[in-house]
Amino acid sequence: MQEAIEKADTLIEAMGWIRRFRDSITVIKLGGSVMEDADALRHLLVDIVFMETVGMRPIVVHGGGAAISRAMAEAKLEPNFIQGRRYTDQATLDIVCRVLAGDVNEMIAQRIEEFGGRAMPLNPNGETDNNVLFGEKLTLAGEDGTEVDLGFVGQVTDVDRDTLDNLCYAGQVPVIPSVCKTKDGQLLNVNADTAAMAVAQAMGAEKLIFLSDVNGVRLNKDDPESLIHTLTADSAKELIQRGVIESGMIPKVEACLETLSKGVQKIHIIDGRLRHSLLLEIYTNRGIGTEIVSEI
Ligand SMILES: Nc1ncnc2c1ncn2[C@@H]1O[C@H](COP(=O)(O)OP(=O)(O)O)[C@@H](O)[C@H]1O
Ligand SMILES: CC(=O)N[C@@H](CCC(=O)OP(=O)(O)O)C(=O)O
Repeated sequence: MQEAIEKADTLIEAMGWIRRFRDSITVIKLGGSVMEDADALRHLLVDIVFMETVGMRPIVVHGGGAAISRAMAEAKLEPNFIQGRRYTDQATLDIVCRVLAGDVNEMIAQRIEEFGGRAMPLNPNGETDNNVLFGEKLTLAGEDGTEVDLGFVGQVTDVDRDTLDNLCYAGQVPVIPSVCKTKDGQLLNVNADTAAMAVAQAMGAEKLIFLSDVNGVRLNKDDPESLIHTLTADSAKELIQRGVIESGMIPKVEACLETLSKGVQKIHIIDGRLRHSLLLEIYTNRGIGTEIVSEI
């Protein structure tokens, strides 16, 4: 009996948070690295089903960098990253469309349904055109100021908000792969952190949560104890310049900074491998991981 009473107490404790976030949109970016861990993925997807069940409106944007690199290795292709973006020629794009926009996208949606939720895979490449991300070719400036060619790599310029709103309203979790379509119908490979940023901005999300395989931004990337709980925009820029924030963390933090300036209220980078990390982030006062803020 005591155990049942404690469970009921926990439910009542959660009530304030549930009311606070009811009807609010949370964009959740699932990184490829955390999806490699089957247990972690299962717990995250169950948390997402819980969020939807209590009236929040989660939207999933996912990457799948590790799965793409594996498929490239099988095809004897060597991945090449320029400023954190994968150089994408036609053969690589075919793999991105098949693996990320196809297999990974379908798998996430299917598993959400297995756990009792409803999900809509938004594969722009499928038989039914479910595309919600529109964009253009991304051009980057190299160190010498000249343009760097990344091949079929894009940036999102427009998001189909109506479709996403309707899905959320109908209790379905939109599952969006990081691929966009140009006006001419060309598919482009998009860094998943920047895709999540674009969705959060367009939807006026209350929260944007990046789920990764580290506990947040660290002063020493190999030391979990050096976690930075609150990172301001100025210090984030400085840490990127000093090389403390590097590799895959750069697009993530840059996406956070850009999102901050566009009105998303809360942005967190958290460890998706920690059991119930999503619920802990939402239903506890302090939250976990690193919160990115404009200033303290
Ligand atoms: N300062 C830092 N703090 C934490 N992680 C960092 C830092 N700098 C670089 N990283 C690296 O960034 C990685 C997360 O980015 P990435 O591999 O792209 O993940 P995801 O697939 O989740 O997007 C971490 O595993 C870590 O190796
Ligand atoms: C242009 C570009 O780099 N696209 C990424 C898309 C996947 C991604 O971002 O996945 P993670 O979230 O697992 O890193 C790529 O090809 O790896």
